[in-house]
Amino acid sequence: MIELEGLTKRYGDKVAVDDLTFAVRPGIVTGFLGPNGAGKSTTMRMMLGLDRPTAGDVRIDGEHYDRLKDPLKYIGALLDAKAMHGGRSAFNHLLFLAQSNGIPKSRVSEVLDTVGLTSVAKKKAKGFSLGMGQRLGIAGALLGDPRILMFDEPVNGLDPEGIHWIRNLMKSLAGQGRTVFVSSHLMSEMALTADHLVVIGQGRLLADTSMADFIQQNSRSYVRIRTPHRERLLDVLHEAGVTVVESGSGALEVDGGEAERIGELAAQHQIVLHELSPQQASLEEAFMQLTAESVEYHAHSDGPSPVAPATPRQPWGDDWKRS
Ligand SMILES: Nc1ncnc2c1ncn2[C@@H]1O[C@H](COP(=O)(O)OP(=O)(O)OP(=O)(O)O)[C@@H](O)[C@H]1O
Repeated sequence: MIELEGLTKRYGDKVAVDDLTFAVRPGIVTGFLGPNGAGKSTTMRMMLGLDRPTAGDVRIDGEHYDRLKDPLKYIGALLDAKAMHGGRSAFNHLLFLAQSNGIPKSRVSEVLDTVGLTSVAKKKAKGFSLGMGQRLGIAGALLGDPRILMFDEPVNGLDPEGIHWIRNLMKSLAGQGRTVFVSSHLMSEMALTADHLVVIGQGRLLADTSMADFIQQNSRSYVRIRTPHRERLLDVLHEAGVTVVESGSGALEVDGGEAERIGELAAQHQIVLHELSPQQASLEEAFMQLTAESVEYHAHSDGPSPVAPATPRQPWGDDWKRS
């Protein structure tokens, strides 16, 4: 268990982490999300005693990190895959970590095997690809067989097989009852991996909730309809008090989960439907929705926006009148 209580970090006038209070629980994968500059890395660094909080507290299984004896046996972390001595072989890098944390030498070969680096164990880390470096960093995190694992952007540089591997690794570590805390920018990947989400924006806590609740609370669920009898269907739905909006692609959309009712209304009036499908926005859309206010670094593009509808939505509700 990792517990944060009012954790705050200021750099001069800049509040990088602002009064964060949450707990990362064992037995599940907790995803840590936030836009660029939200304060994720600073938070993780404070969890590991690498940065000192301006205020507040963070405890690892009830203790401050710097009071843990042989900390790698309590918490293993991958923060920066490049933070290693490039002149050392993978084996010697891990051996150094093991010896300085009271971990038996036999664990080195075990974790190299777990991450699939046995065949390059004697090669110098500076010749490693980004993906191999990530695997070596993960081996270092696993070395002390800790109850808590923390990964900052672990799938960076991994190929699809590697991404699949780390997803399964994190799930199996959580399945063994360990605490797994992972940050990622890849929302689709997070949606497949995490059970619980902690979302921050501009250093502040925006959400601390299950994945399912997060998507449900922050995204729109609606029914998409396509019909060759558009005007008739609009009349019928309007009569029934159903509010319809037009999507950019020519389909109609009705907020909420009214698919059965719409289908029955269409059937009663013998209106052919080509599509009647309940839709739920993805984690990515839910995340964009929640963090829209707190994005610090915006890209500016002259080209068309890939998320904005091609034409503005037109509402048809109680006040809608056909021309
Ligand atoms: N040593 C530092 N001195 C001054 N400002 C810092 C320092 N470290 C971080 N910051 C600032 O604190 C804020 C949070 O940074 P942090 O790296 O924790 O964000 P992040 O969520 O990890 O971002 P990213 O997703 O881009 O890695 C940023 O505005 C950053 O510029």
